[in-house]
Amino acid sequence: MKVVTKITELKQFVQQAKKEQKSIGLVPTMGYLHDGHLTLARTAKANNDVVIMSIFVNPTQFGPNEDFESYPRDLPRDTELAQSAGVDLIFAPSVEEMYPADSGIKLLAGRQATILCGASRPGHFDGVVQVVAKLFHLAEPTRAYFGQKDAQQVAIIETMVRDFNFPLEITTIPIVREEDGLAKSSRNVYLTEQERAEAPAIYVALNLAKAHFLQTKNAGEAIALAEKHIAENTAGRLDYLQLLSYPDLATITARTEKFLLATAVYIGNTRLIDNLIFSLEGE
Ligand SMILES: Nc1ncnc2c1ncn2[C@@H]1O[C@H](COP(=O)(O)OP(=O)(O)OP(=O)(O)O)[C@@H](O)[C@H]1O
Ligand SMILES: CC(C)(CO)[C@@H](O)C(=O)[O-]
Ligand code: BAL
Repeated sequence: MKVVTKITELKQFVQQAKKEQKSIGLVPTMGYLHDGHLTLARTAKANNDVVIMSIFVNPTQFGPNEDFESYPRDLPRDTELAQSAGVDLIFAPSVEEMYPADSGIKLLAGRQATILCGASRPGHFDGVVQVVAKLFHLAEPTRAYFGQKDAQQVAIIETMVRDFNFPLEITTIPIVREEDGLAKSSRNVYLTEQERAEAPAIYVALNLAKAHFLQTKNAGEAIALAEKHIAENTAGRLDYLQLLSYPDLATITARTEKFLLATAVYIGNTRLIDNLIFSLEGE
């Protein structure tokens, strides 16, 4: 496995793979790898000849008071883990390599970015589509891999791929969880012991709301139930908890077939996200 930091080196690898008519799987990450990322890499490896993983904490998707500086980073550890998951090339550029000049030109993520995480983190998804579009141009993947944990991100990237005709396929994987249900996240390392013990209440709350909604079709009651569970079982502060249609992220109607029940909760200073995607049959 190779680790490169320069765009020219990435492009060399891509050109060689294209010459050999190899399919390319791309796994974009911000590093500090856990089993969610490694499952993405293994899935990519099973379906492509070569796998490129990007590791880049992208400054343009962080707000001024967010955790860009303190976001956990450990490239040597990531290198070992990525290799064990079958990654062929890590692309780990510096900020200057990715953004040599601030031209001010940006992509706008659009309507799907105005709600949920987009409402709490203004500009976040503009930064995400900016860096993902660049990665798509540079790595020219046959398939790109994203986790359902960032369900809104997936919906927005799928829209970008459709609207801007990127010649690639988006593949998603289900949320990988700890044994107690907490969604794996690089940010879980921020949690104190007490906060870590409370955090699984988020997943329990989502499941309570899902079960109540499927039984009663009463979204208001279902959400109130989940909010109560989080309030009673954590010292956390709810950012949002909403039931929307998926993937269009619109208000649910009697015709909605697929639902996204999504939440963001501050457990202490750590903002954790989680969600369930399901149909009326419950899958
Ligand atoms: N628990 C998980 N299960 C499945 N996919 C995941 C999981 N956690 C992250 N991913 C996916 O991995 C990719 C890279 O995510 P990222 O590097 O931001 O990791 P992260 O752990 O989600 O970090 P954070 O939660 O701190 O934002 C994204 O497509 C994301 O959806
Ligand atoms: C897709 C991504 C790597 C873009 O920086 C990031 O938003 C993430 O890790 O989900
Ligand atoms: N996985 C989302 C990246 C972020 O929180 O900025």
